[in-house]
Amino acid sequence: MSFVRKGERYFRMESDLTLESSLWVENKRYRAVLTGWHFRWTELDKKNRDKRTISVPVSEVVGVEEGRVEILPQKSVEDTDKDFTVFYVKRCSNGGSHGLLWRLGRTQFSCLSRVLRDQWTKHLKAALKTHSPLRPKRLLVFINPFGGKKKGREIYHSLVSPLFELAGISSHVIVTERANQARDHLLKKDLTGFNGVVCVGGDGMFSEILHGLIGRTQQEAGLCEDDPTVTLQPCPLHIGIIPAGSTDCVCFATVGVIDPVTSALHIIIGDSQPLDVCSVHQTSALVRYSVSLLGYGFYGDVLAESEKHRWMGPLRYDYSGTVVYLSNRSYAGVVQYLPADPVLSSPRDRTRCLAGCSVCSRSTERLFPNSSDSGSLYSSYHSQYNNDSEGEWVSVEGRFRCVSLTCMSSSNPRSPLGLSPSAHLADGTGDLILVWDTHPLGFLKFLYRHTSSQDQFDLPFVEVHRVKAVRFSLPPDKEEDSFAEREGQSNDEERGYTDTASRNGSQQHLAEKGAAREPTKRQKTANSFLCGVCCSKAPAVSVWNCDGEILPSTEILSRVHGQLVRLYARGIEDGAAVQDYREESDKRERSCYGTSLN
Ligand SMILES: CCCCCCCCCCCCC/C=C/[C@@H](O)[C@H](CO)NC(=O)CCCCCCCCCCCCCCC
Ligand SMILES: Nc1ncnc2c1ncn2[C@@H]1O[C@H](COP(=O)(O)OP(=O)(O)OP(=O)(O)O)[C@@H](O)[C@H]1O
Ligand SMILES: [Ca+2]
Repeated sequence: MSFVRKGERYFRMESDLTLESSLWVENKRYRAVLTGWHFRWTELDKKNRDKRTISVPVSEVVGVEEGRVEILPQKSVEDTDKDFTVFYVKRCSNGGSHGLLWRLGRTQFSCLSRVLRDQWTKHLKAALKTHSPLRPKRLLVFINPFGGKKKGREIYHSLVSPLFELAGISSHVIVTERANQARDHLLKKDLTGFNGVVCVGGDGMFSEILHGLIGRTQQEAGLCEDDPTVTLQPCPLHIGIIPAGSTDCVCFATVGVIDPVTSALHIIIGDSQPLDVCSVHQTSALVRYSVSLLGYGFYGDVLAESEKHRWMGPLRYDYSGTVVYLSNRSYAGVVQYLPADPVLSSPRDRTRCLAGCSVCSRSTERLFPNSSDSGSLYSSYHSQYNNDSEGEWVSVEGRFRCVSLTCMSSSNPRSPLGLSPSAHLADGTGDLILVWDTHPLGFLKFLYRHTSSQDQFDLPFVEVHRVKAVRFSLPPDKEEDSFAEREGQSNDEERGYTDTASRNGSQQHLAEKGAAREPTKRQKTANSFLCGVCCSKAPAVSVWNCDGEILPSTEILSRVHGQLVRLYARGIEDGAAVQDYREESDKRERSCYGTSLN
């Protein structure tokens, strides 16, 4: 069907979602086209040979309003009957660092007639409904007023809430008054009508939401979370994170930047990123869930120390990290792990899990094979453990600086590539990092490499394994206090290797790992200096840091549950690949909406 009005031709094609006409932006004429998936407008100025097109995927349109509308600093509407305003996601450079900042782009269009204006707004709104099935309509929002720099409330009300309103999202906001309030609410209260849960806070707040939603889902499915062999039911509600904490590791590792406006826009457009989760058990009881760091030794000690200095805010980790580093501890332990299929990927393959990751997509098919829409949360969930042959457990024993398990890269501002740079968000595996006892400067080198792109695994006292499950126990013959003997250790002891007995036969690469680590004279001097600094007796047993919480148990079993939850995110965007398609619009419209509160 086509219409002609005042020399202006516009038409509707077969689909109700397709429309084309001239439109004006700031007195310049454009040819605008809405096709199935994109809204594009191209300048029609004959003098301008370089006809640039701005193209916005319909899925990234935030809202369409009649009239000339602004929303920041305050909403204002000039109700003209031939104009409409489109708000959409606009990418901004992030000063060269990885991940892209998203801002609210806005273009005000003028039409020749009110009829045409109404056609455009109707079609754009219909296209939005069709192409963004996961856009939330109603959200439950928890704000931790005390997280990070204590700006949670301010961040939500000034940066996030106006965007939700623009996108037509209604939210029920709860400012928490105590720890675990959000978790308890999710476990017990009526959640009917909500599409997702948003936390405004840090990793601790995210963890509350994670526990509440996983627990609630298993309760409703009649599954026992305590049983480590049970295949847990994926959570039906999405989780959104508005970063306002101290580390914000989960946000950084799934979005690529710590920025409330970027995260709010991912929530609004209904992005969906599945995430692996580790369950942690002691004997036959669930202790906690973890996504970013299950760490014994150094990271456990840093957390325990940092709890004494909460008043320092985010700085407490650097302070405690230094104190713990200087205390120069290592711990005896037996680590057993169930390797993942090495054909699928490896923690040292130097790939990165980015938006649209093919390793994660293939894992979706593997984890949910009977689902027509691989990844559907509801249809026949395949047992990840019971139907597979589990494989052989591998066992190692010795002294460790730290033992860490992470389901994802755990990149964060302090460590932009993270604890395991090639780990995947949703591949159903975790990376186990074993740092054997070594001299203090070696360990410092390991830590320092987290701050750059140098490979922290390319050190003789470090191993990394892609795993499906991990067990940790204390050695039967553990000495009560080994700290005093450190100065007199032999080279083997210094590396942490004892006469390891592999429980299931498969011995680790002691020969490779043990090679070429004779400490130099300089290192020996440094050791003496550092051991002089730390003069108190160190405990023989460390604690587990589970995503920033200290676990009450030392001997644990942890299993990875592939894609157990979904976040309103899409993984880290590869700046180079994404920037080009919006480059033209960036050149044209330099203004960005939204600022961060730092
Ligand atoms: C020499 C520079 C070394 C820099 C080393 C950077 C390594 C950073 C690795 C961070 C990994 C974070 C993983 C995420 C964990 C979250 O689920 C959890 C909850 O928010 N955060 C923490 O437990 C918080 C854990 C925070 C750990 C901070 C460790 C800081 C170490 C500083 C060591 C200084 C040595 C100085 C020697 C003179
Ligand atoms: N109203 C409250 N009062 C006290 N504690 C709270 C409240 N609301 C939430 N909490 C708890 O505060 C802890 C820390 O919160 P959050 O994660 O938001 O900030 P953070 O510790 O600064 O950041 P990060 O976890 O990223 O290091 C969480 O474990 C959460 O359970
Ligand atoms: Ca993973």
